[in-house]
Order: sequence, then C-alpha cells, then structure tokens
Amino acid sequence: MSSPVVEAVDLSKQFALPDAWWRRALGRPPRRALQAVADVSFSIERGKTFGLVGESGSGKTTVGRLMVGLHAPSGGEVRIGGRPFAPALRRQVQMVFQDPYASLNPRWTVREIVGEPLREQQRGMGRAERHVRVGELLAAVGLSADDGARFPHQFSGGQRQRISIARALATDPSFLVCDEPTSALDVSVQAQVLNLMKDLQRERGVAYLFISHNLAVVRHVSDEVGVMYAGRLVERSPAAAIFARPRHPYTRLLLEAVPGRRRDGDAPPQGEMPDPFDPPAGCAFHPRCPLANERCRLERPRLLPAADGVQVACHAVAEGRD
Ligand SMILES: Nc1ncnc2c1ncn2[C@@H]1O[C@H](COP(=O)(O)OP(=O)(O)OP(=O)(O)O)[C@@H](O)[C@H]1O
Repeated sequence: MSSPVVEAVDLSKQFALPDAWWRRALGRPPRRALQAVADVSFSIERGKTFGLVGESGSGKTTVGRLMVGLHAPSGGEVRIGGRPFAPALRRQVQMVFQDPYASLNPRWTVREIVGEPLREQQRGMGRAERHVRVGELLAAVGLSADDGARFPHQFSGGQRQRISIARALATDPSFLVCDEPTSALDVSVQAQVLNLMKDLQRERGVAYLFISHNLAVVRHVSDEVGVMYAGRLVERSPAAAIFARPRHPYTRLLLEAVPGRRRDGDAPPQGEMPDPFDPPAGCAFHPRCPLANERCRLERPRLLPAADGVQVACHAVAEGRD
C-alpha cells in the first residue's frame, strides 16, 4: 500500500473572538471559544479523493483551510508526504474556492493570475519559462493561449473555475483542497468541471480533499467520504458503502434529503445544527436523533470501526440497536 500524500491527525480548531466584537454583537462579554473542528483525522493517498460532507457550519471549510495552512491548528497536525506541515511545503498544497468571481483578481490578465503562484513560490523560474508553463496549464484546463491576455470578466463561470484550477495546479501540487468548487456553477457546467478535475487527477496523481454539501457531487468524485457534524467526523467510509448503507443516523438524514432518494413516507430532515458555542453534552446529534437514549445524552461516542472498512461514532450502531 502506498503511503498517504496528506494526513490530518486529530485536527482541532477553536476560534476566540475579541471581547470588543462580542460586546458589539451581543452587548455582553464572551462566553467561551467556538469549537469549529474537533479531533478530525483522515488520510488521502496519491490520486485519491476524500469527500467531506455536512451541513453549513459543520466545519468543512475550516478543515480545508487547516489542511493548506490558512489556519493554524489549535490541536493536532497536518502531515504532507509524512512530514509535519511547514512553510517549505506550501507549494505542494493548493486550494480551489467556491466562487470563481471573488477569488480571481479582476485587474489581472489570466496569464498573470495563473503565473502568480510560480512568481511567488518558484522564484528561480525565468519569465520565458513561466510563459511556457502558463500556456501548458491553460491548455490542460481546456483554454487557449490567447485566453491568457484576457481578463476574468470576459469569461463564463465555468471558464473562470478552469482558470482557478490552472492557477492551483501551477506549482505542481501533490494535494488540492477543493471547497465547493462547482456549487456556484450552472448544473450543465458542473459535470464538465468535475470531469476535468477527475481527468487532471488521473494524469497528475493529485490527492483531493473535496468539500461539498451536495452528496450527489461527492458520490461522483470521491473514493472515501467523511461526514461532519458539529465539527467532528461522525462517519468515515468507502464512498460506495456510504451510499449503499449509511450507518450514522445523521448520514441517513443527509441522504434522505438528496432529491430522488427520499422514499414515500420518509419524514424530511428536521432540526438544526447545535449552537457551536454551546453544543449539547454527549453526542452532539442526540437532540435530532431518533435513536438517542440516556447514554447518547451523556457520553460522546468515539469513531469506532464497524463492518466493511466503515468507522462510525454512534452508540446505537455500536450496540446494534440501529
Ligand atoms: N474565522 C472565523 N472566526 C470565527 N468563527 C469562525 C471562523 N471561521 C469559521 N467560524 C465558525 O466555525 C464554524 C464552522 O464553520 P465552517 O465555515 O468551517 O463550516 P462549513 O461546514 O464549511 O460551512 P459552510 O458550508 O457554510 O461554509 C461555524 O460555526 C463558523 O461560524
């Protein structure tokens, strides 16, 4: 078995907002820090995709930002190629963001945008060599060399996301975080961009962390899936297994919300994510869970191996009463 390109080891992130912010927002001083991510672990091998799903606010983006060094972890660590993350490894990890409008500088040409990571992170590279490389990158994402002289507003949403992908690949990274990369695009364009990303992965062996609230998209691209709830992984599973047989009650709830999956008579998803400043004791999902009992209200379940390479954090599953 090959060793992982990237690992998250017990990653945690707390955000403490300054007192002044709290007084303005709430008219009172802070309670405690917000736990955005807690004890998240996974690893991704070369050419593989780990899909991260969960509702808004579950901590997906924070995990993505931790993985590329945009946040410093409060606990745990990120390892790249077996080594702790350090600035020297920066060019090996890149990120593609959801909104290709906001993430591209409107005053720069496409050539400048795609070449910028090379200017920043490969300082030894000359101008001519950089131009050649940018031309190759544009071709790789299905754009022409002439497009290099144009500006972002001259492109459609899908083309802009191609530009973002070319920029992310400029330094030949081994790991790419893709945070809802197709969510802002028309449905007709989403599949094209996803297929492009899969082709590029196959050619280059890049490992992807693919973040999305859209399970249909995650299913299409992922080898393994992690489901987040209130900052924690509640299920980790090979992609096929999680869709065939979701184990955690929250995963089942998410799947029932996918159009076409809901059976007649199934109740629509109910309830809300807990207040991140004041999460429930025990299992954070217990207030919404049809299987919750006294133990679930008191004791937080750990992520434990179940059958078929699946890991689940659920007392009901562990006790066989699911
Ligand atoms: N820079 C920050 N400062 C303070 N709190 C933050 C910060 N970034 C995220 N949070 C909080 O951390 C929690 C997790 O947010 P995060 O954006 O990671 O969730 P998400 O699952 O990616 O949601 P979405 O799909 O809406 O982006 C939320 O409660 C959010 O308000």
